[in-house]
Amino acid sequence: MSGSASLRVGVVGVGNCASSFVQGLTYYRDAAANEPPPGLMHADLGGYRVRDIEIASAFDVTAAKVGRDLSEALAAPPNNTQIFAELRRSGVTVHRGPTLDGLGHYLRQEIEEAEDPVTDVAEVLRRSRTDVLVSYLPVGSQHASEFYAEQALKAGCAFVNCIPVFIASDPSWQRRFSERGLPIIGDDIKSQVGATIVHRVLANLFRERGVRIDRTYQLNFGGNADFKNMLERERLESKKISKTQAVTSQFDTPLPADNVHVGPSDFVPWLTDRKWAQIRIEGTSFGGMPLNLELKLEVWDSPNSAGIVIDAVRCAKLALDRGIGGALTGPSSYFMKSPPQQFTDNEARERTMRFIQGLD
Ligand SMILES: O=P(O)(O)OC[C@H]1O[C@@H](O)[C@H](O)[C@@H](O)[C@@H]1O
Repeated sequence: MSGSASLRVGVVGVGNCASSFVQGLTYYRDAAANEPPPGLMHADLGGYRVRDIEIASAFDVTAAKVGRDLSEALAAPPNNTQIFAELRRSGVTVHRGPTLDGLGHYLRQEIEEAEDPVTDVAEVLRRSRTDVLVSYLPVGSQHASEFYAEQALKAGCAFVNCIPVFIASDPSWQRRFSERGLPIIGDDIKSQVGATIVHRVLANLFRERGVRIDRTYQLNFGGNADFKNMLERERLESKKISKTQAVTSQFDTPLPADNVHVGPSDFVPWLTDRKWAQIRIEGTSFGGMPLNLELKLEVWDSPNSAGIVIDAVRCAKLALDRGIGGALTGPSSYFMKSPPQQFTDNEARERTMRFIQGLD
């Protein structure tokens, strides 16, 4: 089926990830439908081209961002990702959302909170005709995530949850979205070619080729506000669970907990928005011989996330168009680390392609 004219997106959190996503809308505006340019999985997804996506609303809590045009807010510190496309004046003013538990100790040091009165989020979503609300809240924002999920339900928006708080993977939230006939994709973005998908694909390779995995780690470090925020270990609980399960779900025999270490590891300011991951897998191959794999992945964190969100919002809108509510199993499993149901990434991709074609 072909999509209707436009897809109006709301963003919660005007940080690096929102910046990369918004820049992508300009960068890929003229992407030809038959030949996806580098960096895109789909120029045309179910009838939606990148040029059909527009920003309808934006929410943040920072003095330097609230009340400003989105283009200016995206350039404000502590944002430090690459600028690969012009941030044109958008006509969308950033609204003051409630802070709740959105700001941890380190982010409070980094930013000044806006003194503006908190907006009625559901009302802004309605008035701006936002179709899909994307949550880019900082890791550890449990209450704030629940608040924005509620606002999406109230205003009749689809919800894409990019952070490791369990909403799409939680049966009671699934039921509420399903009862409202609203789609949800989540939880916790699995970036384009990021540490998680590389680790998962390698775990499957070992399994399929008969090499037993004995021990593994995935160490991640970077220099953006996400990594600074994660220095506060208490904010990390759900993140660690999400990242670890994304990998261990691919093992057929569970490993002793001490033999698996997956998590955010340190903050290195000069890396800015780059994220480096060091992955090691130790296994036993034919004849009981040891087989060890060690790799390093270097990415720009936020563009790597945007490469997935640009498809996730289109899948969410397709579900809205088709009257499908509740958690979208296929797209969630391909796009997110903690979906309602885990598959291998091959199967997750096939399910997503079937969903896009309207077969699932
Ligand atoms: O690279 P991975 O393991 O898929 O994780 C990527 C994403 O993980 C999220 O939790 C971060 O907040 C994102 O900034 C990041 O892009």
